[in-house]
Amino acid sequence: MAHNVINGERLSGMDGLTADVVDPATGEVNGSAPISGPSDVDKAVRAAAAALRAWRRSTPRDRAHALLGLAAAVEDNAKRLADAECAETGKQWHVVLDEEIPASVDALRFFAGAARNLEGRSAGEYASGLTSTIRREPVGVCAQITPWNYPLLMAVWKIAPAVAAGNTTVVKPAETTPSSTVLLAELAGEYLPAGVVNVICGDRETGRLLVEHPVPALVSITGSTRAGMQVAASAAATLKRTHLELGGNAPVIVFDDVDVTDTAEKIVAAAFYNAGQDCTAASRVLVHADVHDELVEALTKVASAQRTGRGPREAADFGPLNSQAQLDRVTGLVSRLPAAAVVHCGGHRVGDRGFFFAPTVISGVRQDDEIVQEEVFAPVITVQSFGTEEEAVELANGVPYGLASSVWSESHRRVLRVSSALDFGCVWVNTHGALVSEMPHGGFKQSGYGKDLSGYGFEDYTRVKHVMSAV
Ligand SMILES: NC(=O)c1ccc[n+]([C@@H]2O[C@H](COP(=O)([O-])OP(=O)(O)OC[C@H]3O[C@@H](n4cnc5c(N)ncnc54)[C@H](O)[C@@H]3O)[C@@H](O)[C@H]2O)c1
Ligand SMILES: C[N+](C)(C)CC=O
Repeated sequence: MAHNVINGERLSGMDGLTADVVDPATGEVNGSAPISGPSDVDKAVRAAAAALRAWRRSTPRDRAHALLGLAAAVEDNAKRLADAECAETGKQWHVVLDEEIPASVDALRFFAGAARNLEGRSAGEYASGLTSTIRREPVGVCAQITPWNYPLLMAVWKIAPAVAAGNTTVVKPAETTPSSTVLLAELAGEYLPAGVVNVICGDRETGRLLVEHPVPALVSITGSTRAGMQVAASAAATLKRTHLELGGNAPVIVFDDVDVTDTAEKIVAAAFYNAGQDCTAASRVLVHADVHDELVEALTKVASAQRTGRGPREAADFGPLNSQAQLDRVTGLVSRLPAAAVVHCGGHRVGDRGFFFAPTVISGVRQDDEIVQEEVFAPVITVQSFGTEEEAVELANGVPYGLASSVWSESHRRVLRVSSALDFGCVWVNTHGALVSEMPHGGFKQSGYGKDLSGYGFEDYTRVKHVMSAV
């Protein structure tokens, strides 16, 4: 049973409401979590506000040491965290242990270093007799809302920069995946003062209450564009700062000078990682007409060989979708494909236990089809063809999203032109999906604004104050 963590205490929800938590690999209930109400939200926010008074005055060194301590604790407790994560996401244990936990540890260590490396413009006399200095200050209490696709990693991406900059936080994990975030907050409590990191479990309504609370100064969310729009609208009522990492629908532009087999293997790996439940998934392939059929054949061959299941690395390539709702959503999108679409493999659920979906490749779709315009968030690749570079860019940019993209070509001039024309926060060239703590992650258009990771992400959790003194 997951619980809230408020001011260092493990608490049940005050209203006594709970929701079942389901293992997506079996579809069976394996726990429950509080549905926090207004009193829980208020208590958590007030704990964060009380802790802020001292934490905002802590030195960068103290904050860095606390985050380094937490990073080591995450490493030491990797198996417990992986158990919690896998039970609620259905992920394969080795993926969490070998990839997501090291990435979480690295982000904690990166922001520990960033805490001690804030830079600013030089102080000086910009008016005669008056000295100007710039202070970078914490923003205040942060309300942070996380999704279910990478529950632990996204909690770290939110908590680490906020705390490193001297803010305190109330985190609301997704209703289907609360436990690893609760455990992370408990570990944080060993290194950070009580109230610096609080977690309230709950659903969208809990999230809404948190965003509407008058005290938080900043709201950050990773989730759907729908949720981001609601959060931004609600935050506007009290002019809270917003930081929105929302959906993506990444174009993968493949020119006719690539090694088709090698490219197909890399695209499938980037499309089906985490069962395609990734805002950067390589889901929307745009290929030059001359190599369209060859690439579709290669993608189908590689995709068909992918196995879905909970098993070890040798037995399964990716796990289940996160929930019955997600399975229904994806099944619905595929069932509404236009008559011209060709499903080369997959297109259906796997088995009748859990929420597994087969690796799927679809061609014959058009730009205005629902499956092209929507973020699918499943192991589904669509393929369209183009004739010219300009057409490729137009198709790539012709969706509401603007998070991530990739270009595949041997021509340096061409990738420079195309990467400049793409309306996406990230362009990968001859690769797709790698993220590093030092580089920003965040989108344009309806993928939101604000950056996670990097010095840019860190600055998003600070405010700039000008102090001018007579000399
Ligand atoms: N960008 C991402 O990493 C990401 C993550 C999850 C889902 N998605 C997209 O969203 C689609 C639907 O998934 P979903 O409905 O579970 O995601 P969601 O956006 O509804 O949920 C994400 C988080 O936001 C919270 N939330 C939702 N509405 C809110 C509101 N109005 N105010 C405050 N908090 C709110 C949820 O409780 C959860 O913690 C997916 O199919 C996918 O396309 C994207
Ligand atoms: C940011 N990322 C890619 C880890 C999660 C988005 O789905």
